Amino acid sequence: MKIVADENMAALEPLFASLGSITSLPGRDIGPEQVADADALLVRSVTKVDEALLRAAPKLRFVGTATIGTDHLDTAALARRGIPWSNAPGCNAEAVGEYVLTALLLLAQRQGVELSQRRVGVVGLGNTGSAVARRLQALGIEVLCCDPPKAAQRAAGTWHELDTLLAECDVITLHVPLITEGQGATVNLLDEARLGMLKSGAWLVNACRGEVIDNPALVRVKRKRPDLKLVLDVWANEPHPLADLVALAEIATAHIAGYSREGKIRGSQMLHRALMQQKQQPQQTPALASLLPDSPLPAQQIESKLDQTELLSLMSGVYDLAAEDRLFRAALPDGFDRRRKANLARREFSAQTLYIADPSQAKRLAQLGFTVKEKSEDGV
Ligand SMILES: NC(=O)c1ccc[n+]([C@@H]2O[C@H](COP(=O)([O-])OP(=O)(O)OC[C@H]3O[C@@H](n4cnc5c(N)ncnc54)[C@H](O)[C@@H]3O)[C@@H](O)[C@H]2O)c1
Ligand SMILES: O=C(O)[C@H](O)[C@H](O)COP(=O)(O)O
Repeated sequence: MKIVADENMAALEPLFASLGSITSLPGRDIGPEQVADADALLVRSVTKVDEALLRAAPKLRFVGTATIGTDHLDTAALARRGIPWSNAPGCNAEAVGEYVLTALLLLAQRQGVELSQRRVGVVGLGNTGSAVARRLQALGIEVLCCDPPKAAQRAAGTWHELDTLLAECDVITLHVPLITEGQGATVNLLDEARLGMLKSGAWLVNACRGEVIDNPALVRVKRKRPDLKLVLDVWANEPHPLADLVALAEIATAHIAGYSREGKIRGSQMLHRALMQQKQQPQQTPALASLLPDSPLPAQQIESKLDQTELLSLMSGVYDLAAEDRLFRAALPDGFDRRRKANLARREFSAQTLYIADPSQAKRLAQLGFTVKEKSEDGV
């Protein structure tokens, strides 16, 4: 079996080497020529799997994308050719939850405000939006939710219209899939009119897909409204974001909100399971712990309730978002993909063990994702 895979996928060798030969390539270089004799194709969000690519791959029997988003796959073309495909729902939701919380605490610190005083509107309450909402609620922050598909299914929860969130929330964070056509289209969900509805002093976070916001309109609106603060991880026309928009964002990164070592491995594990199922081969997928390097972070002892600055400092010890923001800006205009590659080793908060005696503090930090243990007799 010949497997063509994106070189930035995690754990390719340990998971897939026993199934056949692996040719790993930069995702943006995977084209018709590269898939000509492939039996399985494993991609990330940067490879367009369209009719032309599929036509060039007569032997292809499986396509897997180690991502949540599927907007780079032409699923209708896959169905027409009878090629089973799979994505990796939820694989990187924890990383997105950690990124958004860190970004909001960093912004709060820079603006000299308490995040707990701000009401947050989460748009899209699937895997990533829920991971964000859970963390905010663990900190006692008020969260309003908007998810029309869930509301229509009468899913448990209190659902609001997007326009209500725009009118009432101090922070808006976007977690919807990119849908380009039909009634549920999300492309330009935040167009110029909606951007104009953001509350005075609002913060806007986009960690889903760049095209969900009209990027040129955002430049125009932000120029008129310096009160708005932007956290942008995703951009229209990646890897070439609008330079003016990068300059106007308070925090800017290279589509790495979902990047964590754990998330990348989970994505590869999910594709391994799907491929095994497809081949009706009963091969066990190795556990996450066996594929992860040991945590490089020494355990810490937490004695008292952490304030906002201390919490941000704890989180930044695992992943330094402020530094990433600086490195991203310095890497442009050509270094978008370089910054993505540089983030492949990022660990999730679970890599940080905390010894905590106080039960309520222990519960709160465990809800944020840290590995929490009871304080031992003689400390750490
Ligand atoms: N920046 C990153 O690194 C990163 C990481 C993971 C995912 N993503 C992107 O984020 C998207 C969401 O990820 P997820 O795992 O939460 O997906 P998901 O499928 O679990 O959840 C998406 C949610 O959005 C809801 N939704 C759909 N249309 C909506 C609308 N118009 N308004 C409000 N809600 C709507 C859906 O009902 C669903 O609950 C992915 O499709 C992907 O494009 C980006
Ligand atoms: O859709 C997703 O899962 C995310 O956007 C993911 O983090 C994208 O990362 P990539 O596949 O480009 O490495």
